[in-house]
Amino acid sequence: MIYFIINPHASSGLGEKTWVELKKILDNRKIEYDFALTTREKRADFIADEISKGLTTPMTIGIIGGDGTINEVINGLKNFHLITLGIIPIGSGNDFVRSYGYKTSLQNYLEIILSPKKILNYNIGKIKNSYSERKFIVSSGIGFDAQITYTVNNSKFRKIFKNTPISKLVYIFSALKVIFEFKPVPFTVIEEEKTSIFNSPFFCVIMNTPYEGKAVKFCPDAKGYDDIFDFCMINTTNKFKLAFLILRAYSGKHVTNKDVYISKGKYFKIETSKDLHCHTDGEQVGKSNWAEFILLDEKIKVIVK
Ligand SMILES: Nc1ncnc2c1ncn2[C@@H]1O[C@H](COP(=O)(O)OP(=O)(O)OP(=O)(O)O)[C@@H](O)[C@H]1O
Repeated sequence: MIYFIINPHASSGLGEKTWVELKKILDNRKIEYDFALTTREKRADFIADEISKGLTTPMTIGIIGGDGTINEVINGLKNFHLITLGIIPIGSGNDFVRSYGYKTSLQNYLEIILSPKKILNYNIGKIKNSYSERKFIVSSGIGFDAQITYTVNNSKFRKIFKNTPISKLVYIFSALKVIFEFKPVPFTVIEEEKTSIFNSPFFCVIMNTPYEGKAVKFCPDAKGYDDIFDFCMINTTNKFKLAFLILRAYSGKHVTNKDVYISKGKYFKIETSKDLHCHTDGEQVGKSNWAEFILLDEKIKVIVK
């Protein structure tokens, strides 16, 4: 049996429309399923916990949502070894699914989930900071990019324009606002074998898969299932250079620039002189002057074809 977790709110209401359509197909074909729609109070982590904690036999969970919904499911799940995820990506970013790259019709997504040809075992990371701790499957970071996430999520314009195409512009305006406001501070980067101090980074990201922030390829080599994180830091005080490097990152060509530090590892700790915003998979995880990023032993099976 498949259990569907649906975020009706994802992509300004596309989640709900997609579920209405999918439910018709499932009912017409007499496919056995169960489902739950997320609400503000009953989030996907709560639902994932409920359906997986007593599990004794394998279960496929179909997720209809974006990266934030996948992140919540990962954070709520128990008995990972019994679960296989099948994702119908209807978020506004979909950076996790972008990493294995299928984009198809709803009917085909369903066929892939019903008869998978390829399942990969994805790594899971955890961020710990002075505020909280939380798992991630796409990426986690501290600094400028996390502040954009914070600004977008708290924008009154996002609330006013939600469910309209204008809501996408909120990301662009938030990024511009943060570019002018953000003041870089030194980062101490502790890796498994070395400690380095960087004087003026805007941010660093720890990537499990290559893309974040709607297709920005900060770590083109990240695989998600290779038992290692990829790390990217942009170390410049020049805001035009920052904008240039982020634009280059859409094609992954920023990595050869001298102001970009790239590394790999299973553990990173960042210490800064003031509290900075942190995020996991585009969701806020508070402000902190330190953050640890740990590759967990736990893995999750994901249908990719
Ligand atoms: N019924 C609901 N009403 C309002 N918010 C909801 C509801 N269900 C879930 N959420 C919130 O939606 C957010 C996750 O949305 P999600 O990331 O899946 O979509 P998205 O933002 O459109 O996509 P992406 O992350 O790929 O850009 C979470 O913050 C979650 O708490």
